[in-house]
Amino acid sequence: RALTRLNQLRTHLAPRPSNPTTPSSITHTHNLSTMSYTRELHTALLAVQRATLLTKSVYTSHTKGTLSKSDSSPVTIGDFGAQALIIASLRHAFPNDAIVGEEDADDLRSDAALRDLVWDLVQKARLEDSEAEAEIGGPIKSVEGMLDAIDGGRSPGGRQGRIWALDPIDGTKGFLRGGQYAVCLGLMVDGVPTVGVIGCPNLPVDDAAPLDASTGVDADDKEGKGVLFGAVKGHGATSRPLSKGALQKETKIVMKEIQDISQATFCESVEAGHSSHGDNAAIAQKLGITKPSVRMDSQAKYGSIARGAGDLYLRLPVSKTYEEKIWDHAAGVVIVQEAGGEVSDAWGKPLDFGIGRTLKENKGVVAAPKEVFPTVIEAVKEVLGAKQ
Ligand SMILES: Nc1ncnc2c1ncn2[C@@H]1O[C@H](COP(=O)(O)O)[C@@H](O)[C@H]1OP(=O)(O)O
Ligand SMILES: [Mg+2]
Ligand SMILES: [Mg+2]
Ligand SMILES: [Mg+2]
Repeated sequence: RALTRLNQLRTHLAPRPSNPTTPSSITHTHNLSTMSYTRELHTALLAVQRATLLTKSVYTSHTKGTLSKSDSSPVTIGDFGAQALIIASLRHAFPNDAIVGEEDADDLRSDAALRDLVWDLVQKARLEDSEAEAEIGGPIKSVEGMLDAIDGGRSPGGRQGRIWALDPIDGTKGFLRGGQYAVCLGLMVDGVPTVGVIGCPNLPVDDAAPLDASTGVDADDKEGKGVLFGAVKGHGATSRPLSKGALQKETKIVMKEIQDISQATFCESVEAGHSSHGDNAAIAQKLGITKPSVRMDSQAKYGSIARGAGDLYLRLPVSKTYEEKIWDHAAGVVIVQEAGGEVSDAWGKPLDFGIGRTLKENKGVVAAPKEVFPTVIEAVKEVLGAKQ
């Protein structure tokens, strides 16, 4: 076992690809062994931080401008505004990168009143630190520029090159309910999630704070809430307080060591339509877990287990046809992996981010600390197998 652990650590620490003469490093221009993605991380952190200012302003305003999308899920002026700001930031810093964003500007182009609401938000959301604001390109200059930025997220995705996956508000239902939500941005390089940033305005700053499903809105910024997670593949994961200006000082985060799996805490969606509460409970029971699950919206679940506030994230599929979206997982996967975790689909299959806008070759998602991951997947397979 000790040897296996050592090998796991070696694989984890080794620069990838480990052999510089492998064909992959010759054909691929982006090589992890020669790039540390410092600028990508910095830009993503600032871009997400600025976008959270916008989402918080929607929170406290009376109008959410909520629309129902074709799949009947909600979208608000906050989703559109955050997508505009983040894509503008990325285009400023990395004009050649592709972007897969959840939203598009169709609804805003056909609804002037809604467009004006979003434009108002976008103009007001500025980082208080002028240097930081300039690093992400400063304000968007025109309404047309804003619409164009939102439509900059139409990349079909794929396995080659640099592609950002953006969820401007993840957990929109949670956002509207006053629960958890997250602004999520991940960079995939040749289909591999490599940089991940998640802003969670309603999570406590304190990494050691107990997981509390009741959450609540920190509208006046007085409750010590708002955390910004970040990670680069091969370089660890961090958290820091969300701020209104320059980046705050970060702390390293790691998953909690589990001595006894029956004592683990697992996180799952609030929405029963997004993940099967019944299957998740059956898996927990197989693992001997008696603590109730912590139900939480959005990729705040990934951030929470990465900093050891929870242990497992179970997302068992509800529908046979639903395809998980890459923007719902790319950032969270890097953060959990870099904090010492492993993520796969419910059958233990690696998530394939290189086949388009969805994870169509995967079903469900399971995340756990490396040491207990095989045990968890065994339990998941037993529960799924019994249903076949
Ligand atoms: N049937 C479904 N199964 C799994 N996830 C879903 C389903 N429908 C929507 N989602 C997505 O789940 C994510 C939220 O997960 P959670 O409930 O864990 O916070 C949202 O991005 C939401 O997409 P959407 O953005 O379209 O609402
Ligand atoms: Mg989402
Ligand atoms: Mg979203
Ligand atoms: Mg949505």
